[in-house]
Amino acid sequence: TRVGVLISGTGTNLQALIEHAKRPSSSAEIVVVISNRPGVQGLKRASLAGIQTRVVDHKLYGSRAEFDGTIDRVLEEFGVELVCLAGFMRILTGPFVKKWNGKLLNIHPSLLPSFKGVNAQKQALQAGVRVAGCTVHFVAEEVDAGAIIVQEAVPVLSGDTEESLSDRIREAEHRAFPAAMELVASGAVRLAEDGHIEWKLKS
Ligand SMILES: Nc1nc2ccc(CNc3ccc(C(=O)NCCCC(=O)O)cc3)cc2c(=O)[nH]1
Ligand SMILES: N[C@@H]1O[C@H](COP(=O)(O)O)[C@@H](O)[C@H]1O
Repeated sequence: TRVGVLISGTGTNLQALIEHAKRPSSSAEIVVVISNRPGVQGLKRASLAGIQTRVVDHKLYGSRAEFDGTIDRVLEEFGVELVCLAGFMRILTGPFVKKWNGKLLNIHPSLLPSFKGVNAQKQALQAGVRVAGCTVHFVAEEVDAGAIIVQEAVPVLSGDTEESLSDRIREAEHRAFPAAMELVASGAVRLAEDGHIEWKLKS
């Protein structure tokens, strides 16, 4: 399965996806990395891995529709079949999400549906939860509300700061995202018509 990865920054999740896709047993082949910001470390990671990169700078577009349309054209140019949002920080428009429905994955640093939106780790600390984690979900128009594919829990430890908790969650992300990408790329999991997750159970 030809995979496109959208990033906005560091790209540690991208790095985890790259390393997973390198395995001969993987069904995923990352064919392009698109960033909405120039010069970010994620672009260097892609180039080092021999993956083509494109920058689609949202500041250069008059509307979200035009920005998303350009992203879509790049994905089509590379024959992408599955899109992973890896630290991608722009909200995508309805038409784009509809077109890629069931082919668009996102990683969020909380156990959804708890703590949607930005600074999820901080929300968890402020809520005093003892278990936190990350979620990989299909992207729906409503932000952070799509069908859940994989989750991984991590403990919240006494003395945790937003940084120490984020680091622990990020290690879980680097396992959960490749696992979810593989499940969808291999056809083991798909998004059913009614919006629920469908597993192709081993016969
Ligand atoms: N329609 C749809 N699109 C998304 C785009 C990115 C992400 C990644 N997680 C994100 C979750 C939240 C945000 C956010 O609120 N950023 C501040 C506003 C930035 C902007 O103005 O664009 C960004 C990405 C998830 C979604 C999603 O669940 N649904
Ligand atoms: N989606 C969120 O974006 C952050 C940055 O990820 P990365 O750029 O290091 O992959 C991660 O915390 C992830 O949960």
